[in-house]
Amino acid sequence: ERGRRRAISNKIALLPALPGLPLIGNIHELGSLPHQSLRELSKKHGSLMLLHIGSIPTLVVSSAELAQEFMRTHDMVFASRPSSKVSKLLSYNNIDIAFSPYGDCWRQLRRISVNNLLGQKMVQSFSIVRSEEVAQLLERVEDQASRDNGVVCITEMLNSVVSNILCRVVLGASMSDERTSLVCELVKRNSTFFSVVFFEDHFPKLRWLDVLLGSEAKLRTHFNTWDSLLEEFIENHLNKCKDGGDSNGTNTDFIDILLQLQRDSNTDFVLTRNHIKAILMDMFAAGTDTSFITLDWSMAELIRNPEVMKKAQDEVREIANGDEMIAEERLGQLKYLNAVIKEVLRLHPPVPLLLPRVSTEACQMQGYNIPKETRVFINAWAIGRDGAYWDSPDEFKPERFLDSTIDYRGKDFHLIPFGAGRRICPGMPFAVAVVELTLANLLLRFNWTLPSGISKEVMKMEDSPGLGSLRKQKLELVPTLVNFK
Ligand code: HEM
Repeated sequence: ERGRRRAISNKIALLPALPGLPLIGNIHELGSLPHQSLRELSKKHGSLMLLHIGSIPTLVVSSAELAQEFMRTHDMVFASRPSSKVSKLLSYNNIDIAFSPYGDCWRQLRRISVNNLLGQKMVQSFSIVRSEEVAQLLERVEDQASRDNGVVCITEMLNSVVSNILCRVVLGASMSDERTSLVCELVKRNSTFFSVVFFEDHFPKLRWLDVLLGSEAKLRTHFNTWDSLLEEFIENHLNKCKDGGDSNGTNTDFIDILLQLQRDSNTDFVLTRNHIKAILMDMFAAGTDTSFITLDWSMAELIRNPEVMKKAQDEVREIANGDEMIAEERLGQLKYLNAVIKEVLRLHPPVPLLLPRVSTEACQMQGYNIPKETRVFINAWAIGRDGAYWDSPDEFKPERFLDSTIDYRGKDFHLIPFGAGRRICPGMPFAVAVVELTLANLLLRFNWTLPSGISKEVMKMEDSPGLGSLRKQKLELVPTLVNFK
C-alpha cells in the first residue's frame, strides 16, 4: 500500500510544477492581473501547470481540451468550490450557491436559482423591468449629453442601469436610490476583498497577522454592513406581507419568492434566513458587475471599431423599423449584435479565471493522478485568445461567429465566459437579456463618438485588477440623438 501511495505521489510530482519560493510558493508570480501572468507562464510550462498558492497545490488549465476534461469528463469530481476566509464569511459559512461545496445544500439552492429565480420563464416575467430601466437610461443619456458639453460617462451609466434592474428584480419597485447605491458600493468592496491576500488562507497558523494588520476587522465590518442591509430588506418584505401586500402578485420580487419558498419548506430541506441572505448576496455580487463589465467592454470595442459599430447599428435600425425602442421579442433577429456580444465575451470574459473548483476525490487525468482537494483555475481569458482555436486571436472580429454555431452556453470549450458543467453560471439567461436589450437600444437611439481631442488609438484596452475584469479607464463618449421622423 505504501509503495502504491509513493507511486501515486511520484506521478503527481511529474505534473509540470513551477518552482516556487519557500512559504509563499508562486504567489509572487500572479501579479495584479493573474489571468495574464498565468497565460505567460503557461506558454513556458504548458497548458496544465501545477503551482502553489502559499502551500495550496493549484492546477491552472489553459487549453480548451483540458477545460473539457475538467468540466465535462470529470465534472463531478471538480464540481466543488474551495473555501476561503472571504467567501466563507460573505456566504454565511458557504451556504450560498456560488461557494457552497458540492453536495445536498448546493443542489437544493441551485435548483431554487434555476427554477424559481433565474430561469428563462422568470427572466421573461421581468421583461417590463428591463424595458422601463433601459428607457430611463436612454433619457438620462440624452439629458446629460445636453448639459455636459455633450459628453457622458457611459461607464457610470451602464453601471447604474444594470444595478437598477437587478435591485428592482431582487428587492421590488420601492427601493430608494440611496439603498441601490449602497448595494453597488458594497458589491465593489466585495470584489476588492476577494483580491486581498489573507494569511489565514495560506498559512492557518498566521491568522494573527490578519488580525494585526487590521484586514480581518475590515472584512468583518464590511460583512456586518451587508448583513444589516439584507436584514432590513427582508424585514421590509415581511412587514409588507403583514400589511396585506400581495406576495403572489405580478410585482413579485426575488425576496417575495424566497420567503414564499421558506414558508413552503418541507422537512427535507428547510430554507433558513441565512440561506436567503446568502442567496441574495450571490445575486448582487454575481449579477451586477459581470453584466456591466460586458456592456462597458462592448461600447469600448465598438468605438474602436467603427465599421463594426456601423454594421451593428444598421442591423438594429433595420429591425426596429422606425420604432424608437427595440422590443425584446425582436432581439433574436439581431444576428450581428449577437456575434458582437460573443466576441466581447471571448476577448473580455468578465470573470477571466472563472470561479475556482476543487476536487472532491482523487482522479486520473492525462496519466497523472490528481489528489483530492486539488484546486483548479480555468483560464477562460487565455483560452479565448488561443491561436490554436482562433484566427487573429487578439483582433475584434465578430464576423468569425456569423457562419458558426460556436456559443457560450458551455458546449464549446474554447468559449467559456460562463463556465461549463454542473457549476455553469445559472444567471446566463438573465445576463444575456440585460446585455442585449441595453446594447441594442443604445445603438439604435444614438450615434457615438469619442470626445474631441481623443482618438481611438489612445484608448487603453487594459483590465483593472480584481475578481472581475472591468476595463481600467472609464469610458466617456459623445452621443448624438438619431432622428426617427
Ligand atoms: C455576463 C454576465 C455573467 C458572467 C460572464 C458570469 C460568469 C460566471 C462564471 C464564470 C461562473 C462560474 C462558473 C463555473 O464555475 O463553471 C458563474 C457562476 C455563477 N453566476 Fe454568473 N455570470 C454572469 C451573470 C450572472 C448573473 C446576472 C447572475 C445572477 C443574477 C449570476 C449568478 C451566478 C451564480 C449564482 C453562480 C454560481 C453557480 C454555482 O456555483 O453553482 N451570474 N458566473
